[in-house]
Amino acid sequence: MSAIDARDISKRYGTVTALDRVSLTVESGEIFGFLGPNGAGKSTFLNLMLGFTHPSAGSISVFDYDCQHEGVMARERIGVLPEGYDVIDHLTGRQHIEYAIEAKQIDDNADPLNVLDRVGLTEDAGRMATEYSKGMKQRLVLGMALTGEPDLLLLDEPTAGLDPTGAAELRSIIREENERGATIFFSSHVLEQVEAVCDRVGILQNGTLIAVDTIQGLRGSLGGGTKLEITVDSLQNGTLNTIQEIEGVETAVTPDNSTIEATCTNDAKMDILVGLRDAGIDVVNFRTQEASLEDMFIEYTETDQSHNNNTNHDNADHGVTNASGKKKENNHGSQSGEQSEPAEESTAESESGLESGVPSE
Ligand SMILES: Nc1ncnc2c1ncn2[C@@H]1O[C@H](COP(=O)(O)OP(=O)(O)OP(=O)(O)O)[C@@H](O)[C@H]1O
Repeated sequence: MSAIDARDISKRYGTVTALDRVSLTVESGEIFGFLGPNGAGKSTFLNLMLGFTHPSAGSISVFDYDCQHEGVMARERIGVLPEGYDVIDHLTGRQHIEYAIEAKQIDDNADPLNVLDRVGLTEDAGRMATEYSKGMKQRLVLGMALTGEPDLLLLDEPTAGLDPTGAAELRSIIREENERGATIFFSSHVLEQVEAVCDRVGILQNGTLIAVDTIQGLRGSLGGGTKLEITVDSLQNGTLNTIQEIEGVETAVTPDNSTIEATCTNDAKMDILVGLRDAGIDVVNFRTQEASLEDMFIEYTETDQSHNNNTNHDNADHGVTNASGKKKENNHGSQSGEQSEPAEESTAESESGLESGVPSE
């Protein structure tokens, strides 16, 4: 069964299209990273999952429960760490977890200290949460999300405020939760975190899902997935041309008289070295570096921005796996409307979104 199944979901606020026909399937047991620049529509997607806002078109379900019409059932399966959540006045850390236990109607014998221990707050259990540091508050809200062993964890910017130790602990918790069977869906701008734990990632840009794939798959799709730095004895005239003409080489520059820097496909690495040898150039040293998720994120979102600025690039094939992970296609620039949308909604719609507090249980 899919943990999340979004079908052609759109959300409009007045003239703003926050989400434009997004289709995405996240399978049960996946760790999925949801990325996108500011304003891309990530929180809107999470709010739709939580039933805090309603779609303008399309549908979204969590474990087969429609988030709009069966929201209570869907939310019972979800633990959420919202972005920018603040703690409750006059409650200790322990009372926050007790509140979560009660709200989620979990077994009366559940011990809040077990959760507080997992998030490193045992010693501070009796202190007022308003006195906690930012990172401690983030740990506490994570503890509330973990309470009751939810089947789906929605984490919006979970590392906000965490120190490096806290971030490492978060990664361990994500893996532990995943090992017990939970699906993890998290949105973050800290791409090293995403890269470290995610099975697949989706990149949202201007409300459109522009790529969904494994990190390795994204590297392959971009072509320039590998950076190669080669030190040679000395460069000769025409060396750069020789390299640039090799299939799979995306860029090649010579920052000085003995160094070549190239971005290329994995397969082209050896061709470059062979090409240099054939040209009579001695390779003194070389090292390769795979493109980081951050490199790829910038490349995807900048490419997509240029597509959006030049409106006629619909469906250019960059070979990216689609949102269900099943077939190769590309969503770049696919914003021209083939389907009719309902009338735009008013911006006056009342929202109780992720950024405004505890989800109603
Ligand atoms: N309640 C609302 N009323 C009007 N516009 C909204 C509302 N909520 C979101 N938007 C708009 O929808 C778009 C997507 O916003 P959203 O908060 O989903 O982006 P995001 O990807 O979560 O951004 P960030 O990374 O900055 O948190 C933005 O243009 C935003 O201004």
